[in-house]
Amino acid sequence: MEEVCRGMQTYAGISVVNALPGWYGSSMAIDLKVEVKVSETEYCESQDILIDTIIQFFRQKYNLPCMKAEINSEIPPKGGLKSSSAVSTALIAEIMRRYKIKDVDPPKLSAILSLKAGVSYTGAYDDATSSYYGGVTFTFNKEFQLIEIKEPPDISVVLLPRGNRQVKIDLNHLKRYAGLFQEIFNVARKDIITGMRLNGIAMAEILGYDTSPIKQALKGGALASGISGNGPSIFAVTKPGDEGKVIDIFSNFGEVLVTRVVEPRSLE
Ligand SMILES: Nc1ncnc2c1ncn2[C@@H]1O[C@H](COP(=O)(O)OP(=O)(O)O)[C@@H](O)[C@H]1O
Ligand SMILES: O=C(O)C1=C[C@@H](OP(=O)(O)O)[C@@H](O)[C@H](O)C1
Repeated sequence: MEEVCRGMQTYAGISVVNALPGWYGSSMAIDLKVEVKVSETEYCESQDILIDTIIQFFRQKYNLPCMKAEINSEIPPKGGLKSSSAVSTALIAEIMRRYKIKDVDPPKLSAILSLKAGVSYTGAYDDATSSYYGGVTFTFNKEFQLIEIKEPPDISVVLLPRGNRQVKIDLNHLKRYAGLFQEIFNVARKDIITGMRLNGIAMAEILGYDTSPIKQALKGGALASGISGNGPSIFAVTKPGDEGKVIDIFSNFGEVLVTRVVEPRSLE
């Protein structure tokens, strides 16, 4: 039988705690995937700023040829569902696999190169670790420190997936809330759902998004609901089997997607 060669796969995520205000972040992997394959090319064509930055790093450090990345992504870009971290960790891991490179930490390099490419504010190490390892990760992005990876709660995830963020992110304004979000981070380490509920509502209000889908989902029985990342995607989580009411509510606002959380993977 012909062997199917799958590229490296990583995951989307929803925010437990946004790291922009206080550097401490937490993200929960969900079952929307990115798969990246890499092939050698004769000429180095420019693709996307993030892809180019990653390929350039490996070419310079390991003296590799020109490469082209084929990206299959189920995640809307620029939507708060961690597309950039999923793409960058998958591409880094795929290049490492192809060229048998061992001395790189994919989420950490993703954070460093996302900053260099200008697609991230803190490096999004929280998102990179959940994309790559699965589970619920807790990080201190300022020092690329992985504090903890937790098992996700037994929940279903209902999404209003939206891409192409239009709101302007004012980092200095967000930093005024550092103390609040560091406190939410402490809550989330003990109780993930309460943390994501507080973060999701607070981020929606601070960034000026319409909070009606969130409020209605919470009234309709969602355990938590809010803006993921910097938006505009909106999530709600429910007990498995309780999704129906929230799906009906979210359907009034756009196309709805239901997905699962992802367990941490063992990387031997
Ligand atoms: N399918 C894709 N193909 C190539 N690059 C992608 C893809 N999806 C996301 N990206 C990269 O990620 C960036 C979006 O990052 P960001 O605005 O942080 O979005 P998100 O909130 O989804 O992580 C894009 O500008 C692009 O560099
Ligand atoms: O750029 C960054 O450093 C981050 C962006 C946000 O995610 P999105 O890019 O998914 O909005 C945020 O939730 C994350 O904690 C850190």
